[in-house]
Order: sequence, then structure tokens, then C-alpha cells
Amino acid sequence: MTLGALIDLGADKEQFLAELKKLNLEGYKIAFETTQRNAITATHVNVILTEQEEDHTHSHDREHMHDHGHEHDHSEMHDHEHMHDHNHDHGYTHTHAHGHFHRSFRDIRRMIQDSSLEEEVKDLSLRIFTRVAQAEAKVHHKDVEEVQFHEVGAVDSIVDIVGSAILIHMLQPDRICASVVQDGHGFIHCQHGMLSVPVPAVCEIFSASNAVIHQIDVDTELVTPTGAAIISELAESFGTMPSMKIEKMGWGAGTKVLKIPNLLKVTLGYEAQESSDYTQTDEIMVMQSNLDDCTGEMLGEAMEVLLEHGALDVFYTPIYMKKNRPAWCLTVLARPEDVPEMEKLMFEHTTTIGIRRYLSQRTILKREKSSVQTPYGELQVKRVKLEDGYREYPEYESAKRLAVETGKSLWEILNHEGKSGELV
Ligand SMILES: O=C([S-])c1cc(C(=O)S)c[n+]([C@@H]2O[C@H](COP(=O)(O)O)[C@@H](O)[C@H]2O)c1
Ligand code: NI
Repeated sequence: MTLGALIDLGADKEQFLAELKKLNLEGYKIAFETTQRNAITATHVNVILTEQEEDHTHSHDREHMHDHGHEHDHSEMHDHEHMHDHNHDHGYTHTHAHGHFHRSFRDIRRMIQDSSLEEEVKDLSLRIFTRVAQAEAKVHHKDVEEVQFHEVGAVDSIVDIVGSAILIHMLQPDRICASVVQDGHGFIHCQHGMLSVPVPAVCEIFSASNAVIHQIDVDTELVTPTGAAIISELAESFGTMPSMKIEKMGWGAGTKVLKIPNLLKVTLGYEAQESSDYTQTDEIMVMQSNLDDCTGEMLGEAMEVLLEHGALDVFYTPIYMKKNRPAWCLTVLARPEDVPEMEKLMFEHTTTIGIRRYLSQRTILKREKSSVQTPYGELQVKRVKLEDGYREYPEYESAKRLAVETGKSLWEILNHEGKSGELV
């Protein structure tokens, strides 16, 4: 589905196939289909194994081998089966167990390293594969190097992973952000027998990344370990779509028939607010609770604790809420990664039983730490650049310290002799 979505976004198919050939992997064909899911036109990429069982169409969504009557407007087949057996030339160790070939992570790494793929593609592919191998090693108590990929799964995963790395390298996005990842629930059948969804390898992959997962009411697996590793490696954040000017959409079709559209959506665009010379944009979480039963003592202590633990700001707004209750709205501004800790502290240190939160875009002036000499001593300042000069903001704690040390008022320190009100 990742390959389908990125091809659909406009990556050149011929260039993609030419790059993939550099891997010297044999025994598969790739079929591109323009198809429809819920009346949305999408690209379906099918990796068809040609080496193992004859006439065995191995679909990406392994649960469903058949096509469920989706409209295939267009299909192109690309054959990689007549390539030489480079694997054996390079001495890869295919083991034969339970009637199937296995490839170890060590073999796959060597295949990628020995290929003529671009270095960046090799690196990205290996970073993604390492995530899968580390998760499998943890789940099955194996050495990472020795993790075995069932031959069917190995070819499929190699094409998915290296293919995704090739397409990302071709598209060259500056940043990749992902939504919260939606998995289904229930159980699936795979070579391990029955596994509960999210499957163990997906849980391990996500526990080692900053991915955020959410389950929806679909009774099957929506996120495979391969998909989990690809998005974990590619995305720098998981949440709402950043403000952007949309240029193009890409839709990757899956095979399973689901009650939701079985599509992976990729949106390519430009960040709405580009950072300028003197500003930068970021995202912070705004967290709020309305409190009508919390004492002033507790509220004061909660603010202190939250700030000590990294809240960017904490403030109370007087409100008049349900049942005629004068109350306080507690607002905490926090870095998105600090949300779990902030929530824990808010629950522990106030009487709240619920916290609202929303991600907020923010533009801030670029700043640097600096200091100025005053008649009272050195004063720490924040120095920000504006369009036509600089402005300096005294650090309160530094000014207060000077005031205490010199016995002057804060006002005198802040308005020291030689201070210019102008931009410099
Ligand atoms: O092959 C292995 S070891 C395997 C492990 C797990 C674990 O969660 S452990 C799950 N699965 C399932 O196999 C299919 C294929 O996954 P790909 O990522 O190879 O496309 C999928 O249903 C997995 O959940 C396989
Ligand atoms: Ni496994």
C-alpha cells in the first residue's frame, strides 16, 4: 500500500523498477493496477512470487489471495524472474525448514549492502529492516542477526521496504508527518498461527519508535510489521496534518475488502507557514481542565509542579461553569512529547477527572541567549531578531538577582542607564 500510494503520488514507475532491479533480487513480478476503492481511484501494487509454487499469486494482504472483483482499469506486469541467481554467487545461506526457504536478517543486509542501490536508499532500507528484525528478535527471543524471514514474507518485505526507500529517495520530501496509525482488532492467522491485533511485532516496533497507535472497529489487521517499520522510520511525528498547501494526493489500495475504504492516503504539499529569517514554527499541545472543586492551595502547588516538570506555561482563567459554579480553567502549554507526564501530574495534583487537549501551531521569533553590561552588573537577556534589527528581553531571574544583590528595584535594573528602547 505504501508503494501504491507513492507511485500514485506521481513517482515514475519505470525509474522505480530500474532502481529496484539494482537489488538483484529474483523470483517476483510487480503488477501495477489502477483500481477503485469506495469509488476512489487508487494504485494497487502487487508483488507476485514466481519462484515457489506455480500459479500462486501472492498478494500484499496475505489474508486474501483472490481479487474481490475490484475494477482493474489498467494493469502492467514487470518481470524480475529471469535475472541471474546472484544470491548463490554471493554465498547467501538459505536454510530449508518445514518445506520453505528462510532468509536471515544477516542475508538480507548483505544483499542490500552488496547491491548497486544508492547509498541513501541502502541506509534507509537497512534502518527500516533493522526495526522489523529487532522487533522479531524480541518477540521470539532470537539474536537479531539470526531472525529468519520466511521466504514468501522475505521477498514481499524486501520489495516493500527497499521499494519504499527508493520512492522516498525519488520524491525527496523535506519532512514526513503521519497521522495516528489506525489498526483494527481481533485475531489474524499467519505462520505463527493466531495472533491478536495489533500483532506482537507491530507493538514492539511502535514501542521502539514515537508512533502513536489507535484501534478502530475493524475486525482484522490493518497494520503489518512491515508497514509499522516503514512509517516508524519515515515519520518525524504522529498526529494531525500540519498546516499545508496541498499539491497532490496519492492513494495506495489494499486487497482486503473492509467496511472502511482499504486505502493508504499520502498528501504532498508545502508547509503553510515557512520559517523566515527570524521566525520559526512548531507545534505545542494545549491542555485544559475546568476545576470547580480544587482548593487554592492545590492549584498553586499544581502550577509549581507542572512548571518544574517542563510545562512551557501554566495559567488559570476564572470561569463560570455548569450548575452556577465559579471555577478555574487550568491551561497547560506543553511539548507534545511531554503530554503523558503532564497528564499524570494534572491528575495527581488537581481534582480533575478529564483533560482536553489540542495540538496548536505556533510561530516564535528565533532567539539566542546573550548578556548586556549594566551599571549594576551583567544582565542575561534573550536576543531576538526582527525584520529591521534586534531586540533584547531581560531574563527576569537574572534581573531579580541583580536587584537583590545591589539593593535596587527591579524597575531600576530593567531600565538601566544606557538601555536603548530602539531596535539595534
Ligand atoms: O513472520 C513473522 S515472524 C511474523 C511475525 C509477526 C509477529 O507479530 S511476531 C506477525 N506476522 C504476520 O505476518 C503477516 C505478514 O507481515 P509482513 O509485515 O511481513 O507483511 C502479517 O499478518 C503479520 O502480522 C509475521
Ligand atoms: Ni514473528
